[in-house]
Amino acid sequence: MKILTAAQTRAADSFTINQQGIASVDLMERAAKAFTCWFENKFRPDKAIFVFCGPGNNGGDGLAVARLLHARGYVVQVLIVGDTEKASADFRLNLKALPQEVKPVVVTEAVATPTVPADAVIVDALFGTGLNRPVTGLYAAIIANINESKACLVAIDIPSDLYTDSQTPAAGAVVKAAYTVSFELPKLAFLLPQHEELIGEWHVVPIGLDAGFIAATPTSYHLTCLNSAQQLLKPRSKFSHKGTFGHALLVCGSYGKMGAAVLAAQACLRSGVGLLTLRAPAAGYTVLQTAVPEAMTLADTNKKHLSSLPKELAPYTVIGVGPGIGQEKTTRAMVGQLLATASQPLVIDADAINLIAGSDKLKAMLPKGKVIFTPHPKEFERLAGKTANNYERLERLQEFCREFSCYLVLKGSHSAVGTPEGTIYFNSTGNAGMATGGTGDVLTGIITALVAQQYSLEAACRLGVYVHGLAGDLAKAEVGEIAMVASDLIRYLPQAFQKLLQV
Ligand SMILES: NC(=O)C1=CN([C@@H]2O[C@H](COP(=O)(O)OP(=O)(O)OC[C@H]3O[C@@H](n4cnc5c(N)ncnc54)[C@H](OP(=O)(O)O)[C@@H]3O)[C@@H](O)[C@H]2O)[C@@H](O)CC1
Ligand SMILES: Nc1ncnc2c1ncn2[C@@H]1O[C@H](COP(=O)(O)OP(=O)(O)O)[C@@H](O)[C@H]1O
Ligand SMILES: [K+]
Repeated sequence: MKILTAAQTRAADSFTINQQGIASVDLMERAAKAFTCWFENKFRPDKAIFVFCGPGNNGGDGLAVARLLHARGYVVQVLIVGDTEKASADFRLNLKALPQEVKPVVVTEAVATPTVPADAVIVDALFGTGLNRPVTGLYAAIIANINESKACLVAIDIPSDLYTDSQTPAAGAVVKAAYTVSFELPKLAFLLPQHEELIGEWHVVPIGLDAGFIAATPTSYHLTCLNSAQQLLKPRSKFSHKGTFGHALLVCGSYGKMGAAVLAAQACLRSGVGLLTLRAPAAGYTVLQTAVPEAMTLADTNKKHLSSLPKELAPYTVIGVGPGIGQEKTTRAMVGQLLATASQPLVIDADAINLIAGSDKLKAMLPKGKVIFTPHPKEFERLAGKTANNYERLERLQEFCREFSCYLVLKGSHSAVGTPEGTIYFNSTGNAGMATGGTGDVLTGIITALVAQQYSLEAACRLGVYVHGLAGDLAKAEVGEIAMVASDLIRYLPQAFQKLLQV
């Protein structure tokens, strides 16, 4: 699914209006109907509804929603903030269309806003994608009042005063919605962690924007949803054999962190790899042979930390490195040896990232077009440098992937996969139960297995994060978020892959 900017969305609206030969107010009506349909499923008509409308088309949506909710038996109060004379044409049409029983109140002073009962619902239709500066004065005061109320807050399209595509200035007063119902496509702002308290739970409802126009609109930002993950997954052919699915080498573990190696290895095996060999310090030999009997283990001569690679690298389709390896000098030397000699794709995680981040020499050795990095935000900062905010971090992600011709999974709530072309694919699965030690090791195992099976590096990253998050979501249904541990994800990988195979 594409993520478009506010300007691109406006263009899609205009194109749709022309192409379908409808009036813009008809598209507004579709938006209002789609919103109302969602709303009716969420809130019963015994709730009092307060709709706050601004002067633009977002306010127009609010007026149309008020009319539709009134027709469905809700008690609706409309509050218009701003000068109705200067309001948009579709706003004015919808103002005229309000039934007599719904008497709108024009609010000219913040103190005049009614006290909204705690069990009521506020619909925020003050500003949408047309916001072009931080709100001040009356609007800021009204937003402060709305935020103070205990009522449930539902934003139309986007919470008012939140910028759609760029950092919202700190001076603004943004509506803190419990729910945001947006039209046709999600917005970039929804995917960033700093907006959690403002956007709440977000939903996207279709309004029939022209699919051809959206397909032809260029964007760097995409969201990987079930449908695209299913298209990425390759079914196994009947005559395949273990050689078809590649031989992965996972270079992992150190004394006291052998669990990371176990998790990565088990996840790799549960993600369809043909053969798996583990390279771990000697102390891990019995642990790994016992915990992961399906994998072969080649022990390092060093007891506690990795110091060398297996003699032959040629048999391996892909090499995953990092989970639990630590940052000893000998291990850094081994990472250098890997970068210098490996000709196959590399999946680089955890301390392998930290070792590379701390050494310009190692960075300069990175092979082009063959590396997937899987950092969490702190590791990303070490690798690519500090950034002032999450928008800047996304730009840095694009720059880094271009500079090093690499793929990078920036892990988080909506993990972002960066490609050498500068495209970013956000993930749509996963939950806060996954914020627990070892889940990243599981992801390394999954992505390594997918590369072994000849998925392109881009597909391995996108499908890998999707299925990892899906396993987390399935695990959540059984164990909840609080008690979830990384091995729960491995238990649910089979169901997650099965779900992707169901059409
Ligand atoms: N047909 C369509 O296109 C469809 C559009 N749809 C809906 O339209 C929404 C976009 O509507 P929009 O473009 O009219 O912008 P909107 O967010 O209502 O605000 C613009 C108004 O606010 C004003 N203003 C801005 N910033 C301000 C500030 N800080 N403080 C004070 N005023 C400020 C600005 O005034 P001005 O800059 O001229 O002073 C202007 O009057 C979109 O989110 C979706 O909900 C759907 O119905 C689907 C079909
Ligand atoms: N709130 C969250 N929602 C969705 N996924 C999450 C959340 N928190 C963490 N994750 C996922 O869990 C994994 C954590 O990885 P990482 O921080 O490397 O853990 P570790 O180093 O302990 O293995 C990542 O894939 C990340 O996307
Ligand atoms: K809004």
